[in-house]
Amino acid sequence: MQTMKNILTIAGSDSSGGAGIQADLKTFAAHGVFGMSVITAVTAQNTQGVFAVQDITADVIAKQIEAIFDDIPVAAVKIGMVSRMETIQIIAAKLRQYQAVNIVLDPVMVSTSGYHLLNPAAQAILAGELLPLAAVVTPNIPEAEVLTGLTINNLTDMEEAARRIYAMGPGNVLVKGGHLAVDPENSIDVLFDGVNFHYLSAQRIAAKKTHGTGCTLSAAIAANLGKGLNVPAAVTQAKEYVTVAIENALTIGKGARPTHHFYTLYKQAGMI
Ligand SMILES: Nc1ncnc2c1ncn2[C@@H]1O[C@H](COP(=O)(O)OP(=O)(O)OP(=O)(O)O)[C@@H](O)[C@H]1O
Ligand SMILES: Cc1ncc(COP(=O)(O)O)c(N)n1
Repeated sequence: MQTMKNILTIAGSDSSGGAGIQADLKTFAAHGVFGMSVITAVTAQNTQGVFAVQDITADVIAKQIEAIFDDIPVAAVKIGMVSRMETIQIIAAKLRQYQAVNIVLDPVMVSTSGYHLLNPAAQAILAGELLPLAAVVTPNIPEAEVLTGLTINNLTDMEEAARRIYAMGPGNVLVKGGHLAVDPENSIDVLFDGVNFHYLSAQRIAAKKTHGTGCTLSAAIAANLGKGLNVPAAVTQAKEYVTVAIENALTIGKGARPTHHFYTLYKQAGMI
């Protein structure tokens, strides 16, 4: 019997379950991997906004990471909301100490609802400390603009941003095009491995605003890498997964719709 892979998310809690730790653990479950979590911050959040954030102390973040790595083999790590400088520094130090592999960094900065989930003063620390550890980094357009100082309006700009972010040390860069309607028909992401560009295109879903798409995508990439897929395959399959999750986004509140993590599984089981 094949053993299950253990995948860790280091991220913030979203009380409404659409993004952050909750989205990541649902994504892991849908991929048949064993999900584990290190909580960096607790947010009071729903489909309409973020109303409060309590950062977890660096010491308790370190203890959570130690508790996992001292006991359990970790096949991949997804990093999401990291809040502030102390949080970033302790995560980077601990991941280096344990020589963590298959790290997927979603450089979360501002929520869909417009709340700063990363202190802007910590943006440079995130780039300096976490980017070099990442096998894959997954900035959206505004995040790629912050990391590079570029203004991104088209695919050529996305490629240039990917090149510049690659030079900061990650193994691969995936610039996500959800925020850029270069092609109104398609949502195109650009993957750069340092040599070649791969273009991942999916039909653009013209639905009500969604949230948790970036969290879901990066968690799916981590799950796929942990299961042994190479980066292009892990990213391609994750893109297919998130597209179905967006197509079937749920209306649970008055604001942005969370992605449906289990649509294919529920369909196959005849539950929907
Ligand atoms: N309307 C859409 N239709 C199809 N795919 C989309 C759409 N919006 C986003 N995507 C895809 O979802 C994934 C996440 O991209 P996006 O640019 O939205 O990231 P993000 O801003 O980090 O997400 P979020 O902030 O919602 O967590 C990408 O693969 C992107 O192409
Ligand atoms: C805890 C947490 N992590 C990440 C996001 C980003 O997701 P989105 O941009 O879809 O709001 C979020 N809203 N909350």
